[in-house]
Parts: sequence; C-alpha cells; structure tokens
Amino acid sequence: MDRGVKGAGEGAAADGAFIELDGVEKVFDVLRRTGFLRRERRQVRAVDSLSFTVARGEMVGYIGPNGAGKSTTIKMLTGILTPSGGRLRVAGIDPSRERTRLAQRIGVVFGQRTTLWWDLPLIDSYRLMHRMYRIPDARYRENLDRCVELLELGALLDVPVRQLSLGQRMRGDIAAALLHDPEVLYLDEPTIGLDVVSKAKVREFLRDLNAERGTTVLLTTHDLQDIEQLCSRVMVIDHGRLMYDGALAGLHEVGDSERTLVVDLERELPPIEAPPARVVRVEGPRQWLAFPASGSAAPLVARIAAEYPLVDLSVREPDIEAVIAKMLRSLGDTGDRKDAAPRPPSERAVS
Ligand SMILES: Nc1ncnc2c1ncn2[C@@H]1O[C@H](COP(=O)(O)OP(=O)(O)OP(=O)(O)O)[C@@H](O)[C@H]1O
Repeated sequence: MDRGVKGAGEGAAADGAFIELDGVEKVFDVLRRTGFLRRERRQVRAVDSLSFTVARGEMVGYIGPNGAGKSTTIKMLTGILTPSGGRLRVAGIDPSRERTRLAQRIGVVFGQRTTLWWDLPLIDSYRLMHRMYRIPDARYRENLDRCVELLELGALLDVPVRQLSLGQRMRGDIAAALLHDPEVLYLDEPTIGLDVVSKAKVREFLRDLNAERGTTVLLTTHDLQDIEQLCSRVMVIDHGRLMYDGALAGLHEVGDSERTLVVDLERELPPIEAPPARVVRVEGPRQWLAFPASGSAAPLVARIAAEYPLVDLSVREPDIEAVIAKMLRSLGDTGDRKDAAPRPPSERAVS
C-alpha cells in the first residue's frame, strides 16, 4: 500500500486478493508541437507507484479528479494498456500478456461509449457475443433471461441500439457485459446522464449481482450516490497515486465535507439553532443547514422536528468533486492537476 495513504487498508483484504497492483506505473511519451516543424518530447506519468488489492466479491469505488489516472488504471486492468513498471494481476493473470484469456473473466461497461452494434437490434448484439465468447447455450439463455427480467429489457430486444434512450442503452450495455458470467466487472460512469429512476434501477441491479453472484466490481463515477449506495470501500487517486483507501464516511472526515439539510417550516422564523449544524441560507420559511457529512442526519432531523414547526425536509449530498477537492486540500494538495486538461491535438502518443 502506498505510503501516506489515508485510511489505507480498511476494507482491503490481502488474502485471496483478486485484483493486485504492486508499484504499477504508466508513463506516456507524448510529442508536443512547439513550432512549425519542431516537436518536443515529454513524458506524462499517468499512474505512479500504484499499489492496492481488491478481494473477490468486493465492490469498490475508484474516484479522482479529471486526469487522475482512473481510465489508465482500468485500461491496464483489462490488458488494453501495458504498464511501464510494477506488477499487476487480475485473477492471477497478467492482463497485458494474456488479454484474450482474461477477457473471458472480466466485463467492462464504459458509460460514455457502447460496446453494442449501433445499427443492429439489441438481441443481435447479444447473439454475436454468445458466439464471440463461446458461451455455452444453456448458460447464455439463463444469463440473458435474468438480465432481460431484472434490467427490464424485454420490450427493447428488437429495437436497433441507435433508437434506444441513454438509460435503455446503458442497461443494454450492462447486460452485454454480463452474458459470459464475468467474475469482475469494471464500470466506468455507469449512471452518467441517467434520470433518477434509471439510476435507481441500475444500482439495484448491481447490488443484487454482487450479493447473489459475488461479482467483484470496480466502479468509477462522478456521482457520490453511486458510491454511497453501492460501495463499502472507496479509493481516491490523484496524479496517478493512491491518496485514500477506506470507507466513504472516513473520506468525508478527512476532507471535513458537509451535507445540507433543507428544512421547510410552517412560517418564517429566525435561523434554526441546532449545533453542530449551522444555517447557511434562509429564504422565507425555507432554511438550509450545513452539517458534517461523516455523521448521520437522523439525530439532527429528530431534534428539528421536535423543536420547530416542520412541514418538509430533504438532505442534499455534497458533490463528489467537492469532497475530493477538500480531501486533497487537507492533504496539502490543491487537486489542481496541471496536465489534467484534455490533450491538444498537437500532442500525440508515441508509445
Ligand atoms: N494515450 C495517452 N497518451 C498520452 N497521455 C495520456 C494518454 N492517456 C491518458 N493520458 C494522460 O494521462 C493522465 C491520466 O489520464 P486518465 O484518462 O487515466 O485520467 P482519468 O482519471 O480517467 O480522467 P477523467 O476523469 O477525465 O476521465 C492525463 O494527464 C492524460 O492526459
């Protein structure tokens, strides 16, 4: 485990580790145009001495600011990219050396891209995967039926993928990643752009999958509720290094982040007094109270309900970027990564 990693070790299990990274590095050589015919070669260290283990059956959130190295890690875990250094194993397999063998055991969902055939009806993509992965017929039918039922895909099977809504397409992609019974599922932004109902469906499905089949899940997301509802462990990466490894509550503590309780009272009243919560905004009978995100909202709600004429209330979570930025600041890092910006077209990878 990295030196200086806050919360290191919580939730990690070295015994029976299913995913293992030991001092993994990925350095990209990049050519940057500096004049009409001039090119300057520079190196981008996307992943830097990264070490962690994930036990079989764990569901782990993998988060960090833009350009932190999350996608590069996932690409190395699938064998798409070869590490520049260190040791990496998934199910005992070196992904970049045995990518085809590993493909039988992993599933990948990229929220921003589809692995489905755009012009074909959904069911035809599944039939092609049946052949590509050489899934035994009975197993294919069983997995397809299960996914169709739980992800509510029945009415969509004959619809060309290009005609599906984002939420429908995402559910279609998740099913596609699971037809061959992978032991580990990498999910990159699986709820991005989905409405509240679709998000809830996807999360419920993933929870059941993990509970019933023991599928190991590594989840990259910008939605804190994905982590909150699915992962008992979260890893934060920045500048390619592991900065935090532990429970979400611990992450809130390190970053000192706050949730907001929005309270509707029967009438306009002076600011509510309920320390440690503090009123940060008042608009007529509505008041906003900030309180530590690491604690439970229940005692605060009970107290306000007992002492004030309450009509309605809701709790708002801090957004994930704010939590990460606060945590990194508390570790003396601004989280402001200079090479995090999208690469300009004049730069091109040469390895
Ligand atoms: N093929 C490549 N060639 C050169 N540099 C790359 C390449 N892929 C990624 N990088 C650089 O490596 C760093 C990490 O990128 P990566 O895509 O892994 O970040 P990320 O955490 O997934 O970010 P985001 O949340 O924005 O998707 C960035 O500085 C990025 O510009």
